[in-house]
Amino acid sequence: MSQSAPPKALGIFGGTFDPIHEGHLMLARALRDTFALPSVSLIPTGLPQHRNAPVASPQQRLTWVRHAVAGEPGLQADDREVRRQGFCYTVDTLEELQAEQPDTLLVWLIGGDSFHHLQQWHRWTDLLELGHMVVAARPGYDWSKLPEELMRVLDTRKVAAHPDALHKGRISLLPTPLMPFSSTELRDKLAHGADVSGLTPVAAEVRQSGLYET
Ligand SMILES: Nc1ncnc2c1ncn2[C@@H]1O[C@H](COP(=O)(O)OP(=O)(O)OP(=O)(O)O)[C@@H](O)[C@H]1O
Ligand SMILES: O=C(O)c1ccc[n+]([C@@H]2O[C@H](COP(=O)([O-])O)[C@@H](O)[C@H]2O)c1
Repeated sequence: MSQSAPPKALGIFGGTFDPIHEGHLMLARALRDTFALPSVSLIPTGLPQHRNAPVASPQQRLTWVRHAVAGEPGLQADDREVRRQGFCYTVDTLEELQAEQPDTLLVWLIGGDSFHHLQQWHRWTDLLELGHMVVAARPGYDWSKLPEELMRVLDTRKVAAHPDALHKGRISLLPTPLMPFSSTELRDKLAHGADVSGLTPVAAEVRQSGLYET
């Protein structure tokens, strides 16, 4: 972390984390290091409106995230969405965080596949104004398929992935190698009794839970 950061900036990485995998951790570290962020909060979603109910409970997914980031400098788990009643929307989370920390710039990360569907997100245009958005490329995701409006959003808001470029309303692409990990693949492997060590930092706990066995 050699670059200097603006006085106050907080990294945010929301996900279902059903379960958390090595790709999530690599992304969180890359967000921290690329933008010289003192801390990055991983926020497991409670009840997602946009997808089927996760297999593991919110509390279980939070526990795994906590264990996965233990000992990782600057990475922490945030339980606010797990505690929330009703559906979890990112716009609510960012507004809540901004109200708690008015002087902090929120630097929030999503994968390219999530970005592709941004127009379906709750109050998505407001969301763009709430912080600096960072988008990570993902294996299998083809940028040329991005909806036209989102292409325009990217064109008009895109800045370098650098601490000095951090600014509300801007977007950067995270300069990381493609990371071939997904929770879907993990769940499939666990269902078939395959070895998942190396794919998730909490392999033993996840296997012991028996939650993904069929
Ligand atoms: N390997 C990856 N590369 C880039 N982005 C990723 C990767 N894995 C997850 N993400 C992003 O991280 C966020 C949280 O992802 P999530 O917890 O849903 O994991 P997932 O692997 O996509 O899970 P699932 O397979 O169950 O959909 C999303 O914005 C997603 O796009
Ligand atoms: O706010 C929304 O409408 C919204 C719609 C889709 C996804 N999200 C958030 O995006 C993050 C990644 O979602 P997922 O399904 O890929 O784990 C997670 O924090 C979700 O709560 C948020």
